[in-house]
Amino acid sequence: MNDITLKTTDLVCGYQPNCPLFDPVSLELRRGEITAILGGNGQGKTTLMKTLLGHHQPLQGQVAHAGEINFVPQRFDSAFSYSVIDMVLMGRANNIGLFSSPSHLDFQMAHQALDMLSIGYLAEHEFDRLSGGQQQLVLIARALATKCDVLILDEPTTALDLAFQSTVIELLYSLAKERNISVLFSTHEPAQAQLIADNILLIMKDKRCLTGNKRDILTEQNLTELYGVPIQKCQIRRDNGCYTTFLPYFGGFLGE
Ligand SMILES: Nc1ncnc2c1ncn2[C@@H]1O[C@H](COP(=O)(O)OP(=O)(O)OP(=O)(O)O)[C@@H](O)[C@H]1O
Repeated sequence: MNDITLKTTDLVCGYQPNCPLFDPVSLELRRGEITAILGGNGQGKTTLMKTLLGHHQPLQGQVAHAGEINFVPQRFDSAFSYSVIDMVLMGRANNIGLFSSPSHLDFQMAHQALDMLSIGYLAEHEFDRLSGGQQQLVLIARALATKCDVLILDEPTTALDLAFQSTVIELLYSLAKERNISVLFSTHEPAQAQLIADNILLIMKDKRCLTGNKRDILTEQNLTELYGVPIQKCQIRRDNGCYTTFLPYFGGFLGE
């Protein structure tokens, strides 16, 4: 069975023909799998996502996809003011139809999505007046309320407190494993990638793209090189098991 939902072949992205942001990258997203993109600020993660979505032309190479792609941006700026429930219903626009009003089922799915993120109480609030973290959760709820084959999220947890980071990471995992969709997300937190990703793309400072499974790519050596900060792999013991995570060391300036 061909379970590939999105594939890039020698894809190069950028804004000027002779200034590629990174070396050619070939990726395959499969149903039920999670891919995490890590790279320093300005290395081209968002540009890559925009190129996958067809919002930006590649400098070189191809993107092919089978099925619907849904995107959760870092931020959403609108000229108009919408209620939170309308924002989530907008995600269901394809299901609703051009001249129809949202059905009872549309409202039900939109409210369910808000409840999954524990923000049902914000339904009638104005989106513009929410905090950055609340807005980020609404954008994720909008994606949850919409059917898709590939879900792409640009740093979905940047504005979130630790409890909501945990909720969102768990949700991404269940979306991939239970709804069998491909999830691609960018993050500056190697621990998140370690916890839920199957595959990794690292965009290195010298523009090399390292791709492959988590075990091979998410290593102390690669991450330390990527961030220029010592990163240590650690085991955390919990009652029901032992978890692997990565911790950065910021204390170099204090001396040993
Ligand atoms: N519309 C644009 N026109 C020209 N250059 C752009 C444009 N948008 C982004 N860039 C540049 O492209 C580079 C990559 O930006 P991008 O937003 O893709 O990086 P990123 O890896 O997502 O960064 P961050 O982690 O900081 O969000 C940056 O140097 C940025 O200044």
